[in-house]
Amino acid sequence: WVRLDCGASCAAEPGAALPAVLLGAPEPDSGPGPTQGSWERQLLRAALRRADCLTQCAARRLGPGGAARLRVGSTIRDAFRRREPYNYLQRAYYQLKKLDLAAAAAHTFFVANPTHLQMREDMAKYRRMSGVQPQSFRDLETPPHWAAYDTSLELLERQEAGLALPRLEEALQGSLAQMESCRADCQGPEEQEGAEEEEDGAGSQGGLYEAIARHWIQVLQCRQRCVGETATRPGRSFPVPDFLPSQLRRLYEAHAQVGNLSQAIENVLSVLLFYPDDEPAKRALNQFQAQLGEPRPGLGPREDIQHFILRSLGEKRQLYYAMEHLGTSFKDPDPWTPAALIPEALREQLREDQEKRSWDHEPPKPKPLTYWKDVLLLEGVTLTQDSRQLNGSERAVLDGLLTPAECGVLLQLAKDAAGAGARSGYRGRRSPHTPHERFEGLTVLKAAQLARAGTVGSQGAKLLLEVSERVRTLTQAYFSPERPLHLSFTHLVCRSAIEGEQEQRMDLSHPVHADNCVLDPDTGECWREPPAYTYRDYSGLLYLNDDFQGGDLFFTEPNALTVTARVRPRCGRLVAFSSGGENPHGVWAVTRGRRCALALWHTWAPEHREQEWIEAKELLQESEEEEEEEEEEMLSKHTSPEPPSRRHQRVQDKAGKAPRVREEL
Ligand SMILES: O=C(O)CCC(=O)C(=O)O
Ligand SMILES: [Fe+2]
Repeated sequence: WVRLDCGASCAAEPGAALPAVLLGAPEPDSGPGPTQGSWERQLLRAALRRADCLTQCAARRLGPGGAARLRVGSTIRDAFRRREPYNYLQRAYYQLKKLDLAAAAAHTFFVANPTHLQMREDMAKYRRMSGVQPQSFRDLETPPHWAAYDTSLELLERQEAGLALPRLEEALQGSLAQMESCRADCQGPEEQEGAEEEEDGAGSQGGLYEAIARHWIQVLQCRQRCVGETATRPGRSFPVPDFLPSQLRRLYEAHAQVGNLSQAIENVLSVLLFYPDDEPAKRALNQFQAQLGEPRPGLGPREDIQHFILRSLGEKRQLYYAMEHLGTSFKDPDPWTPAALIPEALREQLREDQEKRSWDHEPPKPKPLTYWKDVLLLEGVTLTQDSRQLNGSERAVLDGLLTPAECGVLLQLAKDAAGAGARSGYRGRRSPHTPHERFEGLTVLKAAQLARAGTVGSQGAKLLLEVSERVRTLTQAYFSPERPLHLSFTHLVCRSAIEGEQEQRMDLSHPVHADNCVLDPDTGECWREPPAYTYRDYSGLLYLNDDFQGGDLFFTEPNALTVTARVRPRCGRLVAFSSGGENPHGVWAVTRGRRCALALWHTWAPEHREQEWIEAKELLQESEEEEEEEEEEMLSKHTSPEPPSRRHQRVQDKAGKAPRVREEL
């Protein structure tokens, strides 16, 4: 508040006013402008006076050190912009059992973060709770003038123009006041945490002027951005840039309906200040003037709107000027800025940028897929979605990697292994990711050992090895045809919903993460360092079934919030992607049944090749040879095969030590 107050009072000081030439500056070539030196000096004087005023005001109100002590960094500003405090507020209210407020806080957060996964689930949960009414879901950030606008629209719908008018006026005044506070609040660039000190350009006079001009431009950029945000209503499809004109249109219509013709004319003329060629407004103006009879010379556009437009255009003129001469950037939030205001040189550049931007959106050219196509034909596999369809880079969904019978064999393997685990006092444990699911993981070596012990069928264990090699071949052919990929870890994973614990569930089966780096959703950075498995280069998930509820895989933006693609598991479907920060992903809660998948990670580093895969292969080969030998013996001697107990003994000897359990997830 101090900041706003000081901003407002210092802006009102006569000495702090902008050089008039900059505010209502005439068109560039409509006469001999003042010399450059004079307005530069004026700008310098105004900027210094204003800075001094602000420092003194803050020191008066906040004590020595003033505003510097209460500086808010851009991280905090951004968090507030994203309405993050409401997420915490929601949890606090929930714990205090204030459900109505909890739902309101949740809703307030959600309208600004409509793709936030956690909140989506929380909202569903609130909706099911008794004690939460539909009215509970209100936006606590809605300023009163927006509420006034909403009420006025309802009144207009009911043909109550007379009652709507004061509300409309309140809404318009509120909007203008909010924009005014943007001016007071923006006193310079937003503080960047850890930002470099500005370059020392103050050595020469030109450098000083330029530094001040740049600072001033940052103030203006901040204002325009703030005004744009002011007009934005999260969660509403309100025509944002037309925010003021829309309200003025309602105003002239309502005034006309109740017969206030002169006010109708003032408002329609105000619309025409934004859009001089607006046909409906021009027609309305003609009609009102005809109804009024004799012309009223004093009638013009509203003063508050004139003032707003004049100032806004003045600021934009400076922003465009700086864009042309200082190379600063400016993204105009308004569609009504007259083209004549944009410098000739920039118009061309902006048009080019526009074109370039649409070019950027064109899908990237697909890589040559000749080798890949051979593999496709070879395996009978189809490419269901490529990176572009999955809204990312290096992502693919392939189908047809397994037949239904093969899925059946692998599912049986998972089941037998889990059953064996339970019998040997090795209970299916709770998932490391959620208390609402059980999680069973089987490595290739463990599968081979269990097969040798006769606990699971050897067919399943062999298929596991064969299929992992199939996935490796495909992944290499698709993503890395020039450079060999090795399997670094293979894991058959089932996640099962724990019955009776699904109702209040708010979490995910697997939180959003990247596979080879530690993701920081706040900055979108991904740190490729331990404890991440940094040597993983490509990830694969080969799904075995779809008879469960929930459990879709999804990709997000690096913020871990915005879902960019979603994949439903099914038998024989492989999702493959590069393991880095470009592919954050997670798994929706499994709320019923059991979801099994073969998770595989590939590496370019031969030293991280999966040793256990080779051991498992050897183990299975040995059992195969033994079986053959036994068969031969049996056939030649016509004796009965040795009792199973001896075979088990041998397995134990061969394996040497207790099976290792790998904890990679
Ligand atoms: O099972 C899935 O679909 C994904 C699992 C996963 O992302 C992982 O284990 O790293
Ligand atoms: Fe993963």
